[in-house]
Amino acid sequence: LQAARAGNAVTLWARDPARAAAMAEARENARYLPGQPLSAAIQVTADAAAAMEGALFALVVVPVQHLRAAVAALPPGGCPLVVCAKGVERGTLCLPLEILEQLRPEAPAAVLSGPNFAHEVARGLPAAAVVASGDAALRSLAGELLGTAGFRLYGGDDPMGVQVGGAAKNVIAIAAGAVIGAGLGENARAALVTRGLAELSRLTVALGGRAETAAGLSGLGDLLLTTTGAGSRNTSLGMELARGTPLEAALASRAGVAEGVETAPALVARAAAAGVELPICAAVAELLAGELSIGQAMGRLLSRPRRDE
Ligand SMILES: NC(=O)C1=CN([C@@H]2O[C@H](COP(=O)(O)OP(=O)(O)OC[C@H]3O[C@@H](n4cnc5c(N)ncnc54)[C@H](O)[C@@H]3O)[C@@H](O)[C@H]2O)C=CC1
Ligand SMILES: O=C(CO)COP(=O)(O)O
Repeated sequence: LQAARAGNAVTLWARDPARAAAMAEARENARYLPGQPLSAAIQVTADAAAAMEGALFALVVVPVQHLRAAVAALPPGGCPLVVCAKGVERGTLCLPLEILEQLRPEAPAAVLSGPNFAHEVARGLPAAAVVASGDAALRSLAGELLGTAGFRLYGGDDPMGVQVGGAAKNVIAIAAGAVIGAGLGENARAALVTRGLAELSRLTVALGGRAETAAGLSGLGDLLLTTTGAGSRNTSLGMELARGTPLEAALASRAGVAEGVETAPALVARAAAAGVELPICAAVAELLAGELSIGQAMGRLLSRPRRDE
């Protein structure tokens, strides 16, 4: 919707032909963005090759655990990819651009991220994001074609920092939701989010990103939105868990993905491989695995040895 608003002819690819036909007919993505009409500039197809034909780039917006399959289904060659997914792939511990690099090493790629609830961007409410790539031409093209006055798109040359921010904030959001859901108060949430940001920054630097990126839109910005916004799926999942809903039931009752669930253990493992400890994210991973209660997690975080901030 934003790409069309910015004046582009857009083709939306959906892998399921029946859903693609239904969206083309109803001019609406009734399952994920109900009530938001698709503008006339948007065509819908289930044919990936047709969608990519002549495209300047493609936005890849599927959950990280399905990113490999989705990219593998694209025709070979083709246009540059701009990935919007936020997380770490389980098993391989890959970040999104690392998956793309494995599957399409020849294609330029970028990551687009920031504090952007989809339903607000769809409505054209003001927002800002960053598009980061080692390929200066691609990030400038993406900025030019997707940015509008109401969607302020910054360029960035630290795609690693941007990806770590997007992955870590979802895990920290589950913790923040759990703190609120358990009635531990807003002081506790602020402390947890701040220490979560310290984890996000440490991992960013350890993986070759920059600390300033962690303090930017894709790090602190998205952490702020996700941990305080009532609309966050990760935060609301944390709240449900704290109120006693079992993980399976909480996941079954929602339509969209909560990336932090699969990302938590993968992020912690990726950090451990880089020699970085992430106590909050590790507690979330154990909570999700049923190995720790919220009370135990808080007890453990609060009893860590005292040290300088
Ligand atoms: N929804 C939001 O507000 C935002 C989401 N994101 C990120 O974008 C990514 C996707 O999120 P959502 O769209 O919200 O998830 P969602 O769970 O609401 O929708 C996922 C979409 O991916 C499709 N999909 C799943 N597997 C696929 C495959 N193998 N091939 C093709 N399509 C496939 C599904 O059919 C569905 O349309 C996540 O990493 C999320 O963190 C980023 C910013 C904002
Ligand atoms: O990434 C997002 C906002 O920037 C969406 O957050 P949730 O997936 O937690 O809803």
